[in-house]
Amino acid sequence: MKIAVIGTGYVGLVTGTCLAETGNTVICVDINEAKVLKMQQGIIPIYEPGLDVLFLRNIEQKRLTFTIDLAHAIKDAQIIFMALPTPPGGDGAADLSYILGAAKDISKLVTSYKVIVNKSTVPVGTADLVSAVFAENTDVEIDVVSNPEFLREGVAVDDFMKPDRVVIGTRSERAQKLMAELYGPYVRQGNPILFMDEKSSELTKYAANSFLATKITFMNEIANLCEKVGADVDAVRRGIGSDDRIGKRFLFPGIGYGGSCFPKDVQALAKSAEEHQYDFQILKAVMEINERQKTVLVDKVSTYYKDDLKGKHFALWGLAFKPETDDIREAPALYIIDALVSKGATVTVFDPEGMENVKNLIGDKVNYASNQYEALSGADALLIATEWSVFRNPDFELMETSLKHKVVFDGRNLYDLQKMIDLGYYYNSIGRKLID
Ligand SMILES: NC(=O)c1ccc[n+]([C@@H]2O[C@H](COP(=O)([O-])OP(=O)(O)OC[C@H]3O[C@@H](n4cnc5c(N)ncnc54)[C@H](O)[C@@H]3O)[C@@H](O)[C@H]2O)c1
Ligand SMILES: O=c1ccn([C@@H]2O[C@H](COP(=O)(O)OP(=O)(O)O[C@H]3O[C@H](CO)[C@@H](O)[C@H](O)[C@H]3O)[C@@H](O)[C@H]2O)c(=O)[nH]1
Repeated sequence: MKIAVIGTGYVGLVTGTCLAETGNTVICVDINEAKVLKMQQGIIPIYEPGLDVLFLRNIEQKRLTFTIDLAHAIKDAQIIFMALPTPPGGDGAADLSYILGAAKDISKLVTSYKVIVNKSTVPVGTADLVSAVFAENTDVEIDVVSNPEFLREGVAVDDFMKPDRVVIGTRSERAQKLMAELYGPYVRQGNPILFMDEKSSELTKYAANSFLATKITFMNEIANLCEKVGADVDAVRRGIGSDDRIGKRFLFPGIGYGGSCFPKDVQALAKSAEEHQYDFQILKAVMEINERQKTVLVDKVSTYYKDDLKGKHFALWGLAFKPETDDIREAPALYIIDALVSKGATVTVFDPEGMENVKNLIGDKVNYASNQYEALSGADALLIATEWSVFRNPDFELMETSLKHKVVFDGRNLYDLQKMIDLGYYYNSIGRKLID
């Protein structure tokens, strides 16, 4: 099939590349000229494991091309995907200007039937708004479909190629048929394509993200309580996770959820409920608790140093909001840096993929190390904000020679408590026994 993808961010680029991988001809369009130029030269703009191989292969086979020319991109496309930003507006509601703006531009260019597919995360009713934009500007028959994306950064290719489910919101049989054909190769193992109306589809996405954010938040609360009562959150996590009704995944406590999706989507769903005169209390609590959770690691550091961090120097491992991505949007590490620096401390950071983005955002507010051990040099303590695999089993002897003191504040519970006792560390993690 001939496909156009508008927007080449984490979602658009993965969608375009993975659709090309099953034989479709895909033209991706973006307004960022520098980015498009790079992609035309075969340079991938994001770090996403496994994507580079598919990206290069499909460019070489000429199934995947990039342009800034919207008219060229959509001319022959049967299906047009929108994978555009929906950032929070001033009031927390999703800002739909990218979506509605692109819809308007497309509506002025179409000359034959198209399926317009919205992959962005949008409030209920957006498909109707997009349809209205088309109705205003063209007589050409158009079907607007909601097709929320559930991929996780770091495992995005797998999530797209083998999705748990594909959700498609449309009441048009013609669009349904085309979408079923397009997604057929991705659901061969029996994972379902769930057809529903547009509104239910749009709400499914917010409900999924908000539910997962709530699950994490609940575990963060349990972890905090564990510290008060002397229980071990790892044991509790395993104890409840082995109940199928609860499930093992997304029960890891930490320093608050971050990333480009959970914080904005929970906020947008709460706002959307408010606009419909519904007081979604649990979401308000989730947001409040998550804000508080972002401070737990720095609170532990402050308590240890009796509220005096002036002149202290810290190593920070992990900047990306989660492992296997270079994405630093709403990364807890950024909060930690801000808090430490504002209390008069200095920080040296290391992250396998997120350094460039942090440099561009905060410049010389921190020092940048070229590897994880260099970051420890002369540090009073090590803080861990992201659970990259390379931090899981470090060379503790090498660590000892670099750190000024054997002190670790771990926001991701990476190390075995007994091991830290044996090694003689002060080790403070989340919801577990303190090792003094
Ligand atoms: N990042 C994720 O893991 C993820 C997963 C599922 C859903 N989503 C949702 O998907 C949407 C996109 O997210 P993202 O992370 O890919 O965003 P992103 O910010 O990484 O990328 C958006 C891209 O759109 C481009 N763009 C903006 N206006 C444009 C226009 N008029 N024409 C063409 N290109 C334009 C930007 O230059 C950018 O390259 C959001 O609604 C997000 O909530 C994201
Ligand atoms: O047990 C857990 C699992 C996750 N997190 C945190 O939760 C946040 C989000 O993690 P994750 O969901 O793995 O990453 P995203 O790439 O943001 O993916 C989420 O957001 C996407 C954008 O909407 C959706 O498509 C995905 O389905 C949804 O999982 C991160 O800060 C994680 O550190 C925890 O604290 N504990």
